[in-house]
Amino acid sequence: MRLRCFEKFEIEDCALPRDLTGDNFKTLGHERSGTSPLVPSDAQRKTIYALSTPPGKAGVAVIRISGPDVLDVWNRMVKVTHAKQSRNFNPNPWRMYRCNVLHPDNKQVLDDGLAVYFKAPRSFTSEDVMELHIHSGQAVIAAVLNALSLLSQCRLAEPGEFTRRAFAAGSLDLTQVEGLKDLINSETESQRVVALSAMSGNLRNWLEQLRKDIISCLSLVEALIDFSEEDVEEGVHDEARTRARRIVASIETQLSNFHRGEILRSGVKLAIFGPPNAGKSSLFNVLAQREAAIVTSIPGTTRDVLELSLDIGGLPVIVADTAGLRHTEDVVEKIGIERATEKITNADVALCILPIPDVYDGRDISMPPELSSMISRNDTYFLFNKSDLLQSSSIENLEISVPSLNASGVWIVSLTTGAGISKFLKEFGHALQQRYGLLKEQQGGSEPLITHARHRVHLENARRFLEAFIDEDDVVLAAEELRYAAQDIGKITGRIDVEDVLDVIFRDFCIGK
Ligand SMILES: Nc1nc2c(ncn2[C@@H]2O[C@H](COP(=O)(O)OP(=O)(O)OP(=O)(O)O)[C@@H](O)[C@H]2O)c(=O)[nH]1
Ligand SMILES: [Mg+2]
Repeated sequence: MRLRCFEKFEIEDCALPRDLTGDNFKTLGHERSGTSPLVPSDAQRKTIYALSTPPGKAGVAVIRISGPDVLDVWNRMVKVTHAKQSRNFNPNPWRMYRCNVLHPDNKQVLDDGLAVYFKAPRSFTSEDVMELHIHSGQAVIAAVLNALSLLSQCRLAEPGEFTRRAFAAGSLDLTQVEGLKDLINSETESQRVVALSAMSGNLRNWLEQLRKDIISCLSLVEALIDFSEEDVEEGVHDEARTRARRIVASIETQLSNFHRGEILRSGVKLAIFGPPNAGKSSLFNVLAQREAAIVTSIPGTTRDVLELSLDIGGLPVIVADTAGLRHTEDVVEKIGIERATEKITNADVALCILPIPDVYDGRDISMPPELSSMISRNDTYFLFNKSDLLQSSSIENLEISVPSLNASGVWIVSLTTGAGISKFLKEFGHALQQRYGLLKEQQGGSEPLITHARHRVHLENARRFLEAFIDEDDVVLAAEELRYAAQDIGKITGRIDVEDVLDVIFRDFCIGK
């Protein structure tokens, strides 16, 4: 009961309650060294600390400390080498100091390292921040973290709390927070490039402009509401509608770019398909660089869909191996083919593997009928396999016939001998890079990219409200639609009403970020 009461109590604002002073508090068993016998609650300890690098043996570990008591922490734990230790050393901000890191109470040297002070608001969190660069060894890290825990004004940071403070201070918006999280989690070149673009504020700037444009439309309509029609210039409502149409067009361009940002971030879904025995699983294994799928000479070997994530040309690609498509009465194979069909239909890109001896008679290519409905001109690439079973003169003829397929890309390979594989991998990677504009992004493309489903949902809502505004003749109702549209844009950046999504976004951060 006492403890609960204490948690609510703010040291700065109130006088001490009598029963919480000195000895009384010790009876609660929360003894702690430091200047005060009181143990502040977590809410009172505004200065947070955490290890910001992965724990383990390495050259350097960085411990980050942020909050109003950073200079206090500095003076109790940092002894700058070659500087006269005065009681209050004032570090120059943004400058690295060689130092001894000390135990705050007994002044024992815990490590020899570096310290830097970032003065508010020019720091990651916009608060005073300091970093201790110490040796990354388990005992060193433990000693310094333990020392920090003894300081009554400090507490261990929650996961993502440094970033959350940066967001609360307004130095990052939600799209930048998501970009930062994606950057830390990025595994491929495309993920890095897209995350960096979001983090640098490309999407935020575009959304802010969109919101300003909606508000300027709203101000026109408000003028119509506030003043009578006669006092406002003619055609104001039409002007607002014209501007709203321009905003809708801009949102539509962004929404219709084949989910480019989302795909660059989360992966291209690639389905390998074709008739049985074409070499689909053999290709899957080549891509996986291991025996991930069973390969036999029996047609219909693969039944279920197999998937793996790969880096192809810097893009994250989720590759699916599927059952061969053919007419069958076998119940199990039929289910496999249904699953394959679903996978191919939902894929971003499909790679059709054709066994040359079965589909090419030396003059014409004949496509198995089961495949025709799965082939789309834009999304399908072709791989003719088993070139080793063909005379070289026939291969040349096949190369001549290939353009008749009118496909996005066609290659001739032998998965058994390896002929043509490296050319295929290089060119296919390049084709995907071009398709999803990775090359443009790498060259510093500043086009905003929506990278999360959350962005798409709010943009679609905003578009709907704007369209409703355009169709609405009653100015009071029309203004309301514009307000909703602006609100949805604000929800993407976190300007308004997003408490419910904050926890979801910050939850996946590690401690120390
Ligand atoms: N000669 C030759 N045989 C190949 C080549 N690629 C694959 N094969 C053989 O073709 C047979 C079928 O290969 P898979 O990779 O299992 O074919 P699949 O398309 O996955 O077949 P299903 O799972 O039955 O649909 C195996 O015996 C492979 O060794 C090639 O380039 N040349
Ligand atoms: Mg197979």
